[in-house]
Amino acid sequence: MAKTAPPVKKNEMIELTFEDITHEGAGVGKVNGYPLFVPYGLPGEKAKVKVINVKKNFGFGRLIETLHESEERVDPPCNVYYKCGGCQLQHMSYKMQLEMKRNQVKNVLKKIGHIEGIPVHETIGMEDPWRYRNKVQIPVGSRNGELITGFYRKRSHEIIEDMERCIITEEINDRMIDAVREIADRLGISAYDENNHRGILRHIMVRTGQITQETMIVIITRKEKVPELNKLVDEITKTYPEVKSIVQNINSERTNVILGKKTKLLWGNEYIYDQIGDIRFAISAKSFYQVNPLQTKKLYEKALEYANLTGSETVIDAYCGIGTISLFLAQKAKKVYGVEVVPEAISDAKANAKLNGIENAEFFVGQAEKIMPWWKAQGLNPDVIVVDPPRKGCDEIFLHAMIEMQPKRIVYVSCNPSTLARDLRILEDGGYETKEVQPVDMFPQTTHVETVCNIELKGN
Ligand SMILES: C[S@@+](CC[C@H](N)C(=O)[O-])C[C@H]1O[C@@H](n2cnc3c(N)ncnc32)[C@H](O)[C@@H]1O
Repeated sequence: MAKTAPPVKKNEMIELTFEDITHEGAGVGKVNGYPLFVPYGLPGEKAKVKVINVKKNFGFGRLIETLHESEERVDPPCNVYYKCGGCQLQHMSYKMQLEMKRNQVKNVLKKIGHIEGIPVHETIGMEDPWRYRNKVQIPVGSRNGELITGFYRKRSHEIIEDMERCIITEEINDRMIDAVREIADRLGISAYDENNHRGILRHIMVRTGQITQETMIVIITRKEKVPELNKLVDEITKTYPEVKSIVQNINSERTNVILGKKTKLLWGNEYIYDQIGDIRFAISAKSFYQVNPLQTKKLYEKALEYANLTGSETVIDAYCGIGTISLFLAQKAKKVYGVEVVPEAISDAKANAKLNGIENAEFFVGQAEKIMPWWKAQGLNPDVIVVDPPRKGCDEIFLHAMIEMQPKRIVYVSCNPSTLARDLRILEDGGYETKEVQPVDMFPQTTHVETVCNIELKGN
């Protein structure tokens, strides 16, 4: 059979109409059935496109000029949007972002999970989808002898020189990054240079409790001894009363990983506090904590609604992290068992249970796929299991252990619709039925989508 060559050539200029959009937010247009993926193209738009990469069955293009604009196109409010890789959807109305996320969930459930005809609700969005991130970690560099801070340019390690602020992060975090940089610059503290592994200041991290407005500053340095560090701390604390904690983290490795192993308290408290619903959390420099607490509350309330607890249930919270969902569930259940692979997270979970006077939650360190069969052998019979795995989804052994335990209900919280759909197929084949699916927008302006699913044992 004769092979047909792609209908476009590299560097060719074409006119293209976008019919669809990918999960990464690129426009999809076809030339004689051959799909081209073009970042920043929106469905319904016609554009002048330069073909930049031609593969056998699909290609990539660059948007040169929009000839007919979609009504959903908006001016990105961030001045470095097209340089920075952090956000991907600022050129799209928020309404369209929410629709796109819902469609993505629907499509993968159908394509990968062969699940359709069930309610996939409208994505729960934010009233104000800006300034939601409670944490920012910014690289430090130098230009013309001065310290600079900013995110890296897309696919590079070059700091974007004209980045003044990040409008998806809390305003106070922006102000603190500027303050630390200016003071450090005045005191002559040098920036880390990753090419020759010299210099001192690698990153500045700022975390703020959204409810408490307590701020923690983490100064990440190549070595422990830093000249003028005391003066830096002095100036910050005298000028900014919202700062409750200043921590130094030492990272002497040649690595892209931001935080090193050693952390030292320089001033104030080791923890800042924040609150989701009625639960308080103590957050240290290295603790995992959801970056958008407002939306996290909505997500957990939905998970709690799907768990449908009356107070008499035994619940397992698998992949529990610092116990955020477990502590929410514990308020309405008889007993909650949490399992998580990172020992420090489990220490935080136990401390947070204590902080909130919660006595009916117990936490275990280990791989969920190993602890579940052990729990089963011990005679643990949960009424409800809640899972919130990482992007790769649940381990198959874990899914089968869950099926064997026969809980009445499973609540699946997922940050990756593709692995969610794969896992739902296994649960459905094992006698469960997906009843409804709720996408929640935890990360506006980006392509990430979070989903919570209500799953019931068939015939229950
Ligand atoms: C998406 S996070 C959920 C955290 C938590 N539920 C929350 O909302 O903050 C997934 C968690 O799964 C943990 N994890 C990854 N693999 C695991 C495994 N095999 N067994 C148990 N926990 C695991 C990670 O360390 C991480 O804390």
